Order: sequence, then C-alpha cells, then structure tokens
Amino acid sequence: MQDLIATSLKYQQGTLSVLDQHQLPDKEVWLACHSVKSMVDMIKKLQIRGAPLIGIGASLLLGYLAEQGVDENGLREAAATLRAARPTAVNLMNNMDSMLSVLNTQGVGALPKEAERLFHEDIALCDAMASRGAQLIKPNSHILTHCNTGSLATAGVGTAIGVIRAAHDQGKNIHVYVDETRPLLQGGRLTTWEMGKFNIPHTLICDNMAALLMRDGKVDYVLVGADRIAANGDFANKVGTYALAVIAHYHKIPFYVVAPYTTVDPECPEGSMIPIEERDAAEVRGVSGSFGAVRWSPEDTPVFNPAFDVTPAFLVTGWILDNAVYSQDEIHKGVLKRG
Ligand SMILES: CSC[C@H]1O[C@H](OP(=O)(O)O)[C@H](O)[C@@H]1O
Repeated sequence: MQDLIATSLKYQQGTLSVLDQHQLPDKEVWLACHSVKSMVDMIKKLQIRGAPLIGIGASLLLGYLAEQGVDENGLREAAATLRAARPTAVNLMNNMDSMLSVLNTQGVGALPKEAERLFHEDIALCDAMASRGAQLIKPNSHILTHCNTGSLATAGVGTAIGVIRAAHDQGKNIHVYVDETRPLLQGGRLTTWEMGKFNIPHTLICDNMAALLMRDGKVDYVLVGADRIAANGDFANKVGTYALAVIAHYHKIPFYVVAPYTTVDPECPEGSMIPIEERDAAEVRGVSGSFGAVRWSPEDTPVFNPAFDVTPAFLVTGWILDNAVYSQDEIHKGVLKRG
C-alpha cells in the first residue's frame, strides 16, 4: 500500500498506526497496529473511533495483512472478526463487505488497492458533505454539535464538523456550542481539540445545558453525525442525540444529520432495528482520559450505558449526505432504500 496519512490514522513506510484518542487532548500518542486483535481492542476501547474511521482502520489492516502474506482463509477470518468489533456503526460492516467482495472477485493481491480506495473515498465524501452542508449555514450563526465528528472520526475533514470547518473557512463567522458528550466526553476532549486546532470559535457546554441555550434563542442549527441511517431516515448516533432532536423540534431549530453514503443501511427498514451497543458500567460511574481516572459513584451502582440512541426521521430537518441534501419528503419517497 502507498503511504496514507490522516489526522488520526496512518500507514507510513510499512507501519499502520492509530492516534490513541484516549490520550487526547493532552498527548498525541501513535500506536502501531499490525494485528486483528490490536485493531479490535483499539476499536472496542475507542482508541480509534467514529463510524467512518473504524471502517477505514479495519480496511487498512486487512490490506496490510494481505501484503504480509496472510492467505485467503486467514483474511476472511480477519474480516469477520473486525466486522464484529462494534455493532452499531454500519460503515465497519460496509467496508468489510467491500474488502470481501474484492477478495472474492480479484483475489488477495487486490486488497491493498481496495483499502487505499476506501481511504481516499472517505476523504472525498467528507469534502462533498462539507461543501453541501456549508451552503445551508447563514453567516454569524451559532451551531450546536454533539460528540465528535471531524478528522478524529473520519479519514477526512469529518461529517458535521466538516460542515462547520467549511463554513468557518468560508468566512461565515460561525460559533460552535460543543456538547461535552457524556459518558466518554468525545465533545469535551476531542471536538474542543479540533476546534482549537482550526481556530474555530467555540464554547464547551455540559449536555444538560443545550436545552437552555435553545430556549433562549442562542442556537441557530444543530448538526450531528450518524453511525447508521435506516432506509426510512431514522438514525443512530451518540447517546444524547435524540434529546437534542426533541428539544430542537420543540424550539423550531433546524436539525441536520451529516453522514456519507457508507453510513446508510438500506437493508435496515427503520431505526428500531438498529443494534445499539451497550458499554461498560464503569464509563458512567466515573470518567477516564489522558488526565487519569476518577470514580464518583459506588462501585456496585447499577448502570444503563447505551453508546447510541435513535432519532426518528420526523425530527430531522435534513440529511446532509455526500451526494445530496435530502428533505423529509425525499426520504419519505425512499431515496435511501436500496435499488
Ligand atoms: C463521523 S460521525 C461518527 C459518530 O461516531 C461516534 O461514536 P463513537 O465516538 O462511539 O465512535 C458518534 O456517534 C459520531 O457521531
């Protein structure tokens, strides 16, 4: 494979590395990743995360293993194991299916090129979403976003954050309210890091402050990413997204989901059928990151920790995809359905 360099994933001079997102924002630590076990561990621990990026990471690993001489059966086993690393983000399954399709039709030797294609495709998809989405953003707007959807979640500029970056770069003088996004603080740790990196004016808030800002007319748009979009337009995204959609709907604030076609699952008829990952209870009883770890609840406190929730299509103003911005009417006509 050629050298492939992204903000949080790179293949360079024969080494595949992951930027350990546990260590951000304080430390930029790159971890070599040359086995299925290490990639699966990193995906499960969210050292590499984000729906598009985990699919790209798994694809680059398969391309690497093919170049290292792993045989067809070994690669099929690897793809199956990687595919199961996390259940909600359909990009992981879509990417593994693309790699397996190439393996079936062109053989082991074609996998590195397919991995390269998926990497470059994701960058282009991000640019397309950013360009389409930025056209919707009026100057001097305040945008609220949830979790992290930028260059730490994709191989490119990102999905929702890609739109934000494009609007900023176009001189639209936007400001971003960043939901810290409990329990794992992707917003407070990672989106703040990206906003600072690109000098985008922003304000960090706790998730429970979003409703107050929307009530007081301080938010002009809510932009979020997605981990899986069902054929009817319902979508799964980081837990807390549904609450934002309800509050935005109540206050008549435009609510957009931004995602590439690789996040659409036309085989999934509706949101209730999207598998939702349940994560470890310790993530809610306290918090951990580059600063260390702290627990504030009793060790045996019962916990509910879904990593995602599902937002129904009727709460969505528009779907900003790479090939178009779809309205509710278009979604109702089945534009996301296969065929
Ligand atoms: C480019 S959007 C990615 C999507 O993935 C995130 O989840 P996680 O941090 O658990 O990988 C979040 O739902 C984002 O919206």
